[in-house]
Amino acid sequence: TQIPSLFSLPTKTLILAKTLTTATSAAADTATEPPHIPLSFPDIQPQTHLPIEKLFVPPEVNLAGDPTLVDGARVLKGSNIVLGPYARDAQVSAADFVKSSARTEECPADGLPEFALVGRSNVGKSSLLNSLVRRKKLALTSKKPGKTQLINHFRINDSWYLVDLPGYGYASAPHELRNNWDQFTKDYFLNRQTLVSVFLLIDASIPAKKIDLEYASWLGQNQIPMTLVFTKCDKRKKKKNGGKRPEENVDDFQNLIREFFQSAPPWIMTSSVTNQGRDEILLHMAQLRNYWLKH
Ligand SMILES: Nc1nc2c(ncn2[C@@H]2O[C@H](COP(=O)(O)OP(=O)(O)OP(=O)(O)O)[C@@H](O)[C@H]2O)c(=O)[nH]1
Ligand SMILES: [Mg+2]
Repeated sequence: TQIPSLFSLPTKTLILAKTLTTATSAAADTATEPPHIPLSFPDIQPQTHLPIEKLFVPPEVNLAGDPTLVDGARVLKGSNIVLGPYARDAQVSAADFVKSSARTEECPADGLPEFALVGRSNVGKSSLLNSLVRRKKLALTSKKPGKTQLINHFRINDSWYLVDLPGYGYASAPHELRNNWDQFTKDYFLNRQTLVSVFLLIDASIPAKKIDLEYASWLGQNQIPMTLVFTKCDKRKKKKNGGKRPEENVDDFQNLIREFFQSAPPWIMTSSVTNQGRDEILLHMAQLRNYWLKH
């Protein structure tokens, strides 16, 4: 089921991939955007600056001796993620809030695969969820940290879940509340059987924070599959934020977490303001999900 080499069949491959990723049904939610917006063809761009050991290679993709790697033709834009044969049905046509749970045992029990959005308070978890499903207010957002307090399940296309979690590292939260956060989300990560991957959100407009490094390290140590999602990539560098561009902060973070991981975790740059990375995340989720369903 390998996607044919882009070298030998450039046009056919592009058409094939486009068919696979384009929705056939109308979008159920038209509150913010008109229906029938297909996923644009994934922006695959040359990433020759990323050596093979820094790429995230999904299962059943063998890059050894693959001529497409020479010009890096199958890496999703703004990421290190190689596009594999399972990247289909990525389009969101329906998104519904299902329930809020205070404990893992209360979460939906229908066995559908899910992805959890986690990260510091205010990093943009709920905003990213809204961007992915093209709704402005499905998940509630706020300028004030601490908006999301429970495990919130959103069902996508009646076949998988996006899970919005409360943020960690909310400085003004009482100590008790912080411990509580740790307990209940860590229990969720360790015991939720249907969790395909955690999406750890990191603010790319500021330098790396210790608490984010600790979190990435904890997930790595517990072998919980993780994707790093860099948020707020639309924000310009500011002196008070260390004066670095989002790309530089992204690079720094990779270097800081290298020792926690045997192989490079997948990472992707996003913005909920410009919707940068939206289609790419959906393709990444699709290939993780479709592989998970088959195994
Ligand atoms: N410039 C910019 N601002 C963003 C982006 N994503 C989120 N924000 C802003 O950051 C603030 C927090 O966003 P939320 O989505 O509520 O953050 P959260 O991670 O869900 O926060 P908690 O629920 O409190 O943990 C809001 O003011 C958003 O408008 C982004 O990509 N770019
Ligand atoms: Mg939130």
